[in-house]
Amino acid sequence: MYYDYFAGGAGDEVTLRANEASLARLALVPRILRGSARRELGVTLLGTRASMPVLVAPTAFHRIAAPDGERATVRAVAAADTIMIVSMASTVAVEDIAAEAPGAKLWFQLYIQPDRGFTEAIIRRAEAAGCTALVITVDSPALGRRERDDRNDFHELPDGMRCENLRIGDAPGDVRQITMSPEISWDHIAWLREITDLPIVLKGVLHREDARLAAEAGVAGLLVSNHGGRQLDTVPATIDVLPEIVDAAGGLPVLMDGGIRRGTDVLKALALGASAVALGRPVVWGLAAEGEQGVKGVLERIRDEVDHALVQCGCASVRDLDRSFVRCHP
Ligand SMILES: Cc1cc2nc3c(=O)[nH]c(=O)nc-3n(C[C@H](O)[C@H](O)[C@H](O)COP(=O)(O)O)c2cc1C
Ligand SMILES: CC(C)CC(=O)C(=O)O
Repeated sequence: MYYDYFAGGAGDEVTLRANEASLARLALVPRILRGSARRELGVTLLGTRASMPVLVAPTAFHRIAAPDGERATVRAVAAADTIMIVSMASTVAVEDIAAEAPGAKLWFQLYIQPDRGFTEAIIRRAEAAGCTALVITVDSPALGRRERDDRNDFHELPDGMRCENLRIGDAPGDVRQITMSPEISWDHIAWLREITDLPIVLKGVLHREDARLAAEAGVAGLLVSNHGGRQLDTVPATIDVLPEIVDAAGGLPVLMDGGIRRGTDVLKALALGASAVALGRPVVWGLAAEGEQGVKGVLERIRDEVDHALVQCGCASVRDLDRSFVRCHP
């Protein structure tokens, strides 16, 4: 049941498969004889420095994967010196995640709730815990139809686990408290900009017109995402829409997630204009297999792969990549 929750997608899982398949269809075209002994992998995103262009995507319920849950994840992410986007649906409170690894670089993912007071209270907790950006998930006006979860009847957390960030006032921290609301609109983004100084990233942008509107709305960045194929099935693979979103985003930093498994995938996304990418399931698998060490292993392996792929492409920096490094082969 838990494996299916982590692994699964919506509907026939067409989009889930497409994310990896579309990356695999792209070829990298390396350059030669560009003599450089060292590589620079670091990037600065919305004022936060990360030691590599690979972030940890927000994924819910880490205590289902490993006893320490998000505490183990954050220790590994801090050791790797990259950014953890904490899920609003984490099973360890954002304050406790921050306290576990002082100096960890945290962003906070939010599903805007119809109750603005409740939403604001969650944001205040994230701010006070030291999160430096808000990642607003905008691809969920309704929860995706996940047939594996329906078959398994997985709709609540095991005993003893809660959505700790939702325990505000007398709210119990129950999964069912999270409302995926079709009423959320650009007005809510304008409201968020009034109530917080944190930079806002919109997560789940797939349509180029929305990238243009987002730039107009004054957000700080975009995350091209189809929620790992878990929301609307048959939407495009993220790598396939990335270039047009970058073109429409008016210079905003554009991040991407979905199907990134190897250093070569990271290079393809960067070459097509992403400032960085994020990993969802690979982090969960590392956590489930070996806790903190497992997440460290995933992050260090992909760092090494990015470095190696850069060498092989004749690049001294992630900034040296451009669209000429990628070809589509059918
Ligand atoms: C088990 C699981 C839980 C997730 N939980 C959240 C979440 O709480 N909030 C959110 O915005 N996205 C969530 N996502 C989506 C991820 O942030 C990300 O978009 C996706 O996993 C990236 O694709 P990948 O798994 O192929 O790397 C979740 C994904 C998975 C697999
Ligand atoms: C349903 C949420 C609590 C988590 C989520 O976004 C996901 O499972 O994809």
